[in-house]
Amino acid sequence: MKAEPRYWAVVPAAGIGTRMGSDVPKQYLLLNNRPVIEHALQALLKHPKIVKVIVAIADSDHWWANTSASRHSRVQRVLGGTERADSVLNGLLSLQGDADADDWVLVHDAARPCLHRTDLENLIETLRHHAVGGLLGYPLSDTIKRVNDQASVLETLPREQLWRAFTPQMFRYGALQAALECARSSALQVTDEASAIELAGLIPQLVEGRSDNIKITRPEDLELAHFYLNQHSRDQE
Ligand SMILES: Nc1ccn([C@@H]2O[C@H](COP(=O)(O)OP(=O)(O)OP(=O)(O)O)[C@@H](O)[C@H]2O)c(=O)n1
Ligand SMILES: C[C@](O)(CO)[C@H](O)COP(=O)(O)O
Repeated sequence: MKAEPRYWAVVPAAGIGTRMGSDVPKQYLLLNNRPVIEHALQALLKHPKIVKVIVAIADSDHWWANTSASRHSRVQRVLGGTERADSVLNGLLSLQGDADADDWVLVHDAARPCLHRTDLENLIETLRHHAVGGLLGYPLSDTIKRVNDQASVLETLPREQLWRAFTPQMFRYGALQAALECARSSALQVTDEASAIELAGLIPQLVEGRSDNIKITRPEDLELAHFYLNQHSRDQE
């Protein structure tokens, strides 16, 4: 009898937050007196199926050791890489010997603190029997323009088939590691795991989640995340 696939998580947290423009990397900025990364890890660490959470941290990082997550029994630190995809691949390589090829790996940005537990559960339950896996996302509601270097309109894109890609992104351990290694050896820059899976000729599945699963990128995102997290707290009441 084939064993049930297990679930692992990899959290890329080795960025420097250039677009945020703060002295402290954005994953350590405070939301409700807790670092962004602690909020991002919360749903993963609370999910009963997730065996271990691998967090990719920059070599120069001196904030991680002060977080409570760094002392959590199911959290393991690995060295981040030059690009986000390198950090994710380092996380996957650290699971060699533990994870089986058909196990699921969920990759979630440390910069996405508003992941709701219901979205995580829905992603896992929707894709648990899927052949490839997929990711949380949300359909675009704005009209989308492609522009030139001067921001003049080149064309308006049909938005009916355009979605925002979020994280977690959930793929089979063996397929994801192979896809990321192939993208790297082909010198193809991928900004998410699904792109590497697509390059491998596989078709990820989008799972509609909450639109508040935002990525902290620029200063104005912090206030919005603060509002959303307070909304989540009200949901629990
Ligand atoms: N070499 C890198 C670059 C990014 N990340 C992580 O990938 C996530 C999403 O990346 P992004 O929002 O681009 O973060 P930064 O690279 O820090 O932001 P910026 O591009 O503004 O510098 C973040 O949790 C970030 O810490 C990572 O682990 N390793
Ligand atoms: C993975 C991601 O969050 C999906 O939207 C996004 O691609 C990360 O991009 P970034 O430039 O590394 O923030």
